[in-house]
Amino acid sequence: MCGIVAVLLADPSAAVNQELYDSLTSLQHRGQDAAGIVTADQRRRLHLHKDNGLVRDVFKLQHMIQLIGNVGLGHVRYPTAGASSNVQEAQPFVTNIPFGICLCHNGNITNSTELTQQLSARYTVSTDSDSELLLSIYADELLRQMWGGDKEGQSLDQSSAGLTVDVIFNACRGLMARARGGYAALVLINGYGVLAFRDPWGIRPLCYGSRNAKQFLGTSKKDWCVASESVALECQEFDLHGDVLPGQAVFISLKGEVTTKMCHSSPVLAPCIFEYVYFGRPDSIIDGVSVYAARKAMGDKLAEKIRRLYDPSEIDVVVPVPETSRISALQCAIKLGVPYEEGLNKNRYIARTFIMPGQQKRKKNVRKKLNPCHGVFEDKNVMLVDDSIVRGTTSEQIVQMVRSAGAKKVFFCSASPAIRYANVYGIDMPVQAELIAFGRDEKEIARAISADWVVYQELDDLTSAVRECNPAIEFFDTSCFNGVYVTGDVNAAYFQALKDHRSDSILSVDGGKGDDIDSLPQDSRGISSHNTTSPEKLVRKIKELSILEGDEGTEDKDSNSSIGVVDGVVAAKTSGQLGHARPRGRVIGAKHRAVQAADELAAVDPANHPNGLRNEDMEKLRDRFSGWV
Ligand SMILES: O=P(O)(O)OC[C@H]1O[C@H](OP(=O)(O)OP(=O)(O)O)[C@H](O)[C@@H]1O
Ligand SMILES: NC(=O)CC[C@H](N)C(=O)O
Repeated sequence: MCGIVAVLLADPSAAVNQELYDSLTSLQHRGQDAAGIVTADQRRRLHLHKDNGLVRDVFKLQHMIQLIGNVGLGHVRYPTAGASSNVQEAQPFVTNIPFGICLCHNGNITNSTELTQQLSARYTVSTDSDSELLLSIYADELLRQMWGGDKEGQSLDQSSAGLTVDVIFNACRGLMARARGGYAALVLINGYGVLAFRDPWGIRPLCYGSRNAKQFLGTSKKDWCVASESVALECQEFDLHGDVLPGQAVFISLKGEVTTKMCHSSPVLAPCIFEYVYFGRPDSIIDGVSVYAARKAMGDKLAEKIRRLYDPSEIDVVVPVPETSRISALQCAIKLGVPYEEGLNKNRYIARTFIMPGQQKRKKNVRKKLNPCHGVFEDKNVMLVDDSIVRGTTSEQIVQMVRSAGAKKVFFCSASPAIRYANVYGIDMPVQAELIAFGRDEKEIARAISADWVVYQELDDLTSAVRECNPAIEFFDTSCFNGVYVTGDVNAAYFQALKDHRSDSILSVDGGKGDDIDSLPQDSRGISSHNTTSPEKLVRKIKELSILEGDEGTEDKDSNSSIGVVDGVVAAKTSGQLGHARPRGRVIGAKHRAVQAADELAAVDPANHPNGLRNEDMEKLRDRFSGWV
């Protein structure tokens, strides 16, 4: 789930960079892998900075001062296509022709293969990102409209070469006819304004609002903001006007004129219900639903189900699995009349684990993130409440942890139903078999996570909990719970392709050992994402070398031993990260280069460092590769 934001300031001399940065920090919970900002200045120059990492790591003073202009877009990424390590796939994407168009996107396109084929005949497709495709389609549609399409309508600019508001919307209509899946997107058309649109099912959220422009108080001039969640608006003191409707596009010109248009003939609102379960911040309002209120209602319904199945007097204490489950867990405890205790302490410096790339990394970080407060569990029957159980990474470890802390019995409840199906609309759960509830009933799941019993929310209860907060929502995307895909276009071949390209085993060719470097918080790695060498930058460089030199490589029959040389350092990691980003020949070519590079680093033998690399090793790495970054 990515976070997207656009800000347009009425004062042409005002700088938008800090507003975008601040908005992105309030959307950080939606994506931790990469961040980017693009701005446009009065000379129609575009300024872009994007990199892997959290917002605070990606943007340093030297980058911020380059981001000139009063209008811009921002993005935080949680990849569902391409590679988490590939900085080329960080967003926004930019194309110079026509006008200079920048795009950022939250969601996932389900007909990427077909679109890539269509586009690559006439355009360059440089990455595996579906968002790049979306940008190319929009540019393509705009060109079609201007060359051959309807030129009627309000002119935006005397010298605008046929660009009218109608052309902008017609291009969006064309895009919606071609792109399938879930998408909320922001497009900056340089010199003209920002277009915001949402797929015809409104699967991914998008809202907008305005505030009186500080420099023009007493006039009607307004600053505008469009973002994934209302919290990004509120923190910048924008008033929420509402959500972009499914299939609708909203165009805000640089003069602050707002035009909305429906770009699809049969839109139906079916927002992703997992936004309310996990992704959204509780202080956000999404499609008229307070995420906080929805989570409280989930707690009520969960308590009712527990009461139907078990005697609450057998539960001594209810403990949430922080962070997201807290609201539901507290309400559930109140409803059951059982004491609530914050028995698991969350290390606030460890980010969200579910949206981290790679199962090994997620696993390691759960233990670092949560630790029991012992007195809470000793000799107690404990009921743990989480918002969801996805791969079971968290629940499995937490049950053990709580038992070690002295619990007599451990019951585990989920405020959402069992997740048994893949998600294809922007949540990275591509493969059913990786889900702990796939092919298991409650008893088997309890056994798998070593709990005494497990209770899941009923799907009808979940939808009612959210609908109670906004009865106008008739439908939801509930695909990960019931396998019903609202866009109707996903089939067995699509799932097979996802499995082939995005399963954990494919994404972690290094078996997770190389994740040691990544799983450390940035600061303690002895490297930062700027100025010094990072594994990500090495990956990039090695990739570049292998591609520039056209080295397709040869099949490495002895790949295990080759990887073994560098296991846990850079090369295995490199080949792992390249594994899904490039065709196999290139991967192998890159792997050879990586192995060569690592051979030169013989001094850095991971076998001597079972607990990870030391600073001196990192220095060797840095010295060796200093010319590369
Ligand atoms: O079954 P799993 O695969 O472990 O996934 C589910 C867990 O992941 C999430 O936690 P996360 O740390 O991402 O976020 P949070 O701190 O906001 O709860 C979620 O809240 C569950 O605890
Ligand atoms: N989770 C998302 O919204 C991902 C956006 C896009 N599909 C990417 O992988 O970058």
